[in-house]
Amino acid sequence: MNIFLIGFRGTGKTSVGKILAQRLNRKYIDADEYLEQKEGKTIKDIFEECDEGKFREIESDVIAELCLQNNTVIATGGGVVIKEENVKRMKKCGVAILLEADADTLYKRIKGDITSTTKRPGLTNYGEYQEIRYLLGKRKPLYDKTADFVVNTGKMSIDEAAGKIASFIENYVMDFDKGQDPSLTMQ
Ligand SMILES: Nc1ncnc2c1ncn2[C@@H]1O[C@H](COP(=O)(O)OP(=O)(O)OP(=O)(O)O)[C@@H](O)[C@H]1O
Ligand SMILES: O=C(O)C1=C[C@@H](O)[C@@H](O)[C@H](O)C1
Ligand SMILES: [Mg+2]
Repeated sequence: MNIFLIGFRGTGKTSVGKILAQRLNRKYIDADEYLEQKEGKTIKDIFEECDEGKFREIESDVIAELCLQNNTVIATGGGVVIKEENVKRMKKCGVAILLEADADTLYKRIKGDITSTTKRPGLTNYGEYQEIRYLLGKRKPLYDKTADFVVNTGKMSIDEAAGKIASFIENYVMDFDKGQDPSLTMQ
């Protein structure tokens, strides 16, 4: 069983994923980094040379490849839930953990992260803050529908978020073995 971290840009999938994998003694893969290595280009370059549609095709191929893994913590790209085929694949081979935070927190984190210039090209014609609000609203139903467990990282350290997920996974595996519904929400 894999552990997929899903959620909007800046919710902490990459940062939390690394710590979570260490805690659970599992392998860690970042889908955005895997995609950049596979293509030999940054995400920004792909968006500039092609378009978002091409990026989403490559992203789906990456998810299909990563679903061949087992017992791995996989930090996905923020838009992974847009395609139903990605969701179906992830749910077949793992659990989906949704990381959330409010738009103001996400804006501050994204602005403060030096990797944003190469990894987070603009996705709309809105300004940066408006884009976050708009896409959060549009994607929320998709994130919610996909999630087996939700952690709001807005007022939580990276370590705390990893700890909450680690506890869930330990309990989830037990519940899963007993055939019970694993869905829970923790703020
Ligand atoms: N809980 C947290 N508290 C404070 N800062 C955080 C927290 N989680 C992440 N950050 C910071 O926010 C920035 C973005 O985090 P990260 O790259 O992990 O997000 P992401 O969800 O992987 O984004 P993307 O979808 O674009 O890959 C980083 O600078 C990181 O250090
Ligand atoms: O939210 C999104 O659509 C994206 C998030 C990043 O993780 C990257 O996958 C890319 O910049 C697209
Ligand atoms: Mg990331």
